[in-house]
Order: sequence, then structure tokens, then C-alpha cells
Amino acid sequence: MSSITLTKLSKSYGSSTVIDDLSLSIPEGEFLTLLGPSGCGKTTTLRSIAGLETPDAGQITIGEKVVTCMEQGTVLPPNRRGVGMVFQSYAIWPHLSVFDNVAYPLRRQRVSSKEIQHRVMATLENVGLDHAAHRSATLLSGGQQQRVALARAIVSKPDVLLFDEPLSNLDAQLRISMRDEIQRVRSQGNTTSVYVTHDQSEAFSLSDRVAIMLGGKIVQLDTPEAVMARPANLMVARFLGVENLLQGVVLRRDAGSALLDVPDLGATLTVKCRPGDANPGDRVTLGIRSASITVQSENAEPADESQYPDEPRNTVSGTVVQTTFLGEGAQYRVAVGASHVLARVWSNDSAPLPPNTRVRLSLPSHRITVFDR
Ligand SMILES: Nc1ncnc2c1ncn2[C@@H]1O[C@H](COP(=O)(O)OP(=O)(O)OP(=O)(O)O)[C@@H](O)[C@H]1O
Repeated sequence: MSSITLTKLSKSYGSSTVIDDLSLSIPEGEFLTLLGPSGCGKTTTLRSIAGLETPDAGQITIGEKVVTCMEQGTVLPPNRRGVGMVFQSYAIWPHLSVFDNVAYPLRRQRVSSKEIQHRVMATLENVGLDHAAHRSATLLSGGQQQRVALARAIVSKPDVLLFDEPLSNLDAQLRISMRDEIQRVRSQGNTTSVYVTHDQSEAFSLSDRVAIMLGGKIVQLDTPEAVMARPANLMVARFLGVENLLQGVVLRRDAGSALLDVPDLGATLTVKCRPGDANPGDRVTLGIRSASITVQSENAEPADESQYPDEPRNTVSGTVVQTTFLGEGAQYRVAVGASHVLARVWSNDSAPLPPNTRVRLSLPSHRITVFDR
């Protein structure tokens, strides 16, 4: 187990800056995910930690060891960094058996054959592949090949585990079982881990903290819950798929909340916000997820909202223009004022409301995020 520190890391290809003066500290034992859209520089950052890519500037420390320091010309090769890596493409050797694939890093370290036999079999057992030890690795399914890659990454008990989109080539079901496998293996050794993905659900389910990367920079570094609840800015909100983004103007400000005029909805809304987030006259953008909005037919009894006695519910009226049945619940596109609002209902307790139904939407104030325009 080692901490990882990146200091002022930069990398360009021609005129395109891929990592832009990036600094990041990952404490011992943490599972951190670099999450961002394609091309934002996640893989290049990960490969720089592994020693498979050389940055133009900056320093990387693993534990006490400076593994890259461009200012001093230090670049340790991958096999001297104490890292294990799992790639999207499995990267296992087709001409070797499962056993020999996993044994490979130990043989490079000149570990005795008795010890190799013991450690490889124990690791294969750990990932549920001991029965396949002597099969050719290429005869295994994609999911099993990725388990071989995971076993090979952990067999030498590295200080750090690096994962480059390891689930991308697997189908939905295998993805979940491999994700659980990574979580299990990781929690056994509590190895410091860096994981790269563009998939939010992977990032949120595995990580202690998530670093959102956009354009070669980390724009938000937080727990999964905090990233979901409070995207740092509008670009992060868009990347995370916050469906409803509305324009507003701040009318009034109290200690913990603000009253906003939202002409698109023809309504005023109260939102929770931090001091300094919104001042009277500010033009802002409001973000709210479809799943945070409650939908009710106007003919139904108003919902019991006593669980949030001090919470302004921001109720607005509208007309359903589109209903999409999602298997588990439904999504509604609702015309409110001059705008459309997306709302997601998770329950199948009653039949989905058909188009043209008049509805009440509740937009809980603590679920609305305010962004500078
Ligand atoms: N060897 C290279 N030569 C030129 N350009 C490169 C090279 N490697 C990466 N790039 C470019 O650098 C940018 C960042 O690549 P990187 O793979 O780090 O992004 P990413 O966020 O991991 O994206 P993805 O999820 O698509 O892999 C991309 O525009 C990519 O085309």
C-alpha cells in the first residue's frame, strides 16, 4: 500500500494539451476514479503513473519513491514502480496457459518455482479460476480472460493497482460480476487503486473519491455522493447528465437559500445555496435531475410531504407531452410554461400517466443546484 502524488503534470501531443498542469494526492488505501468523457486525458494520466507514458513536465511519487521527475530526468520503468495494471483489452499472452500468464510477473522477479506455484494457485482461487489453471488463456470467455488479467495484476502484491476501463469489453451481466470481483479483491488488500472510466455508475459504485477530468484538468474531486449532489460547475453537470438546466435570475437572498425567477417555467423557485453562490440580480442556471422531481396527477390527493416540513417544494403545474415506460417506472416529458421538464418516476405502483394528463411537479429546493451562467 502506497500513496500516490502527482505534481504539476503536463503532457501535449503536438499543439494539443492532454494533461494540463495536473496535481493530485491519493492517500494510501484509497480507491480513486478518474472519470471524464473520451479524450479528456484519463488514460494518459494513468499510463504516466504506470510508467508507460512519459509526461513533458511534473513529478510522480509512489509512496516515498519519486518514479517520475521530468525536471531531473528521472523516469523509472514500469517494472520498478510496484504497480499492477489491468487493461481494457485484457492484454494476456495468447501462447501461454492461464497459470503461466499469472506467473509471468513473479518469474520476472525471479521468485522460486515453489513460491510461484503456491502464489499463482492461491490468486487463481481468489478470482475463481483455479480449475482453469492449465487451460490456454485464449480458450476462456472475455470475462474469464479479464479475471486472468486481474489475477496477474495482483499476484505480486503491488503497492498500487491501476485499472484502464477494465469492464468496457464485457457485456452487462459480466460487467457487474467483474465489478464486484474488483471490489472484493481490492477490499481484501486495501491496495491504493486508480481506476479510469467514462461510466458514472462504475465510478460511483467502486470509488472512495471521484476526480472528474475535463480537458486535461481535474475540475472536481469529491466523494461519489458529493459529486452527484453538487456538481462543481455547469460542464460537470452536463457530463453527469443532469437533464433539466433552466435559466433564472436571483430575486432575493436569505442565509441558506435564494428566491429565483425562472421565466422558462413562469414560476419562482426557492433553492438552497451556500453563501456567495447567488446574489440578487445574478443570472444563473439551475440544474435538477429528472429523478429528483416528483410527478402527481392534478386529480390525485396532494402527496404527504410532512417528511420535509421546512422544505419548500416548489410546486409547478404542467401537461404530460410524452410518457416513456422504462420497465422500472417511467419518464415524463412535461410542458411547463414555455419549457419542457423531464421527470423520472421509479415506481410501478400505478399505471403510467398518459400524455395530456395535467400534473403537479415538485422540485425540492435541496435538490436544485445553482450554477453561474
Ligand atoms: N500517442 C498519442 N499520440 C497522439 N495523440 C494521442 C496519443 N495518445 C493519446 N492521444 C490523444 O490525447 C487525447 C487524450 O487521450 P486519452 O487516451 O488520455 O484520453 P481518455 O480520456 O482516456 O479517453 P478515452 O476514454 O477515449 O481513452 C486524445 O485526444 C487522444 O487522441
